[in-house]
Amino acid sequence: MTETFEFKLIATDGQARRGEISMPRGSIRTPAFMPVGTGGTVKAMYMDQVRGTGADIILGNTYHLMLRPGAERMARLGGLHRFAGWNRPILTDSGGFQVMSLSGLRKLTEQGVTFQSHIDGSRHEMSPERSIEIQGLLGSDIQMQLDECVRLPATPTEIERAMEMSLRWAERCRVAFGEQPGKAMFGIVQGGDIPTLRERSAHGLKALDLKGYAVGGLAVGEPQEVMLDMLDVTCPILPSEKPRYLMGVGTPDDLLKSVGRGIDMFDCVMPTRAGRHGLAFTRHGKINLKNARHAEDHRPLDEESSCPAARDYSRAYLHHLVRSNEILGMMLVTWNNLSYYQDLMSGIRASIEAQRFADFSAETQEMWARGDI
Ligand SMILES: CC1(C)O[C@@H]2[C@@H](CO[C@@]3(CNc4nc5cc6c(=O)[nH]c(N)nc6cc5[nH]4)OC(C)(C)O[C@@H]23)O1
Repeated sequence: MTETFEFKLIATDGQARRGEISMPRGSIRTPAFMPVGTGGTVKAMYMDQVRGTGADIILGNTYHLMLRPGAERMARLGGLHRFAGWNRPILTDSGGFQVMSLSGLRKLTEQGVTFQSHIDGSRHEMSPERSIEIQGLLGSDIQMQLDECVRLPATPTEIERAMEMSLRWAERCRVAFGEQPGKAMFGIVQGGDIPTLRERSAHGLKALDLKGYAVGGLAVGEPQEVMLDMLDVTCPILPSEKPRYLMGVGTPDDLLKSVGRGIDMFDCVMPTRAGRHGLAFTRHGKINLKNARHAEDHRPLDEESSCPAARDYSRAYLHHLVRSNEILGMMLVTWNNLSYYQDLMSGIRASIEAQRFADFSAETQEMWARGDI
């Protein structure tokens, strides 16, 4: 742990990078997967369980927490870490993306975004400066700039307008954030599926000399190859000595292929959301526990796993819980999924250090394909 925010590259293997972010609240082994804790909770998990799966950092959402319980109230309560019982780093998204995907009656201008709460219809304004202020009130360790992510498909003109405004907002966020040695503010690369706009966004953000760079505007329904193509364009421009965070991604296959293109950090609701719907991620691929074929299967999900949810319960029991819509079903499958995601990241990190990431990636994909489940 350090009093400052430091990223060190430990090893590289092709474009894949093994690194470590040191912050006052703890260090983050990269490539890292950040469990999503949108409203101050990683759904269906205790925070010490989340840590037990191997997570070094979790994600929170400005949009949700500013609406409920409120940013100033959170500050009065001592901040999100104390509120939620997670004392390690927290990254918070800035809210713009959630406004566009969740709220009603939105108005977006150069000044910022005005919107209606999806909870009670109350009206709110959020400027780049207010987003950074809210993230500060929450006590966030890694704060994201306010940006505009256009929904694809969109016209090049629309994508260019949003990308250029996001660049201007990045500068305003950098000024508002100021100098906070133990914390970081990341810029977000936009530009949709247009390489030249992605390049301009990446160069523009690089010129701001930020502590880290996110790739946004992806995982919004585009084909995987489009997402990967945009990484091939963007990552080589971003400074190699700063962390790169791909927002909202993804499946285990997305993670492997994005690490292979130079991404260091990920977040996705996939493991937790799928867990609540009885979809288990394992070394052998995905298992839909609702399927009747599991009804008398004595086997656990993975007897070699260190996670009790994967090792100590039969598929028959998990099938029963999921079919009966029992709360314990959501808890156990979520626990299994987050544990598998962290085991995958741990395997990725070790393979980069051993200079065998390509083999690990191929072996892992073969295991998924073989199924044998
Ligand atoms: C993959 C999966 C399972 O994740 C689900 C659902 C649909 O995609 C997700 C995840 N994708 C995603 N792309 C993002 C892009 C940005 C961005 O450009 N800027 C900022 N500030 N934050 C972002 C957050 C992002 N999350 O986005 C919502 C709509 C939050 O639900 C998530 O499919």
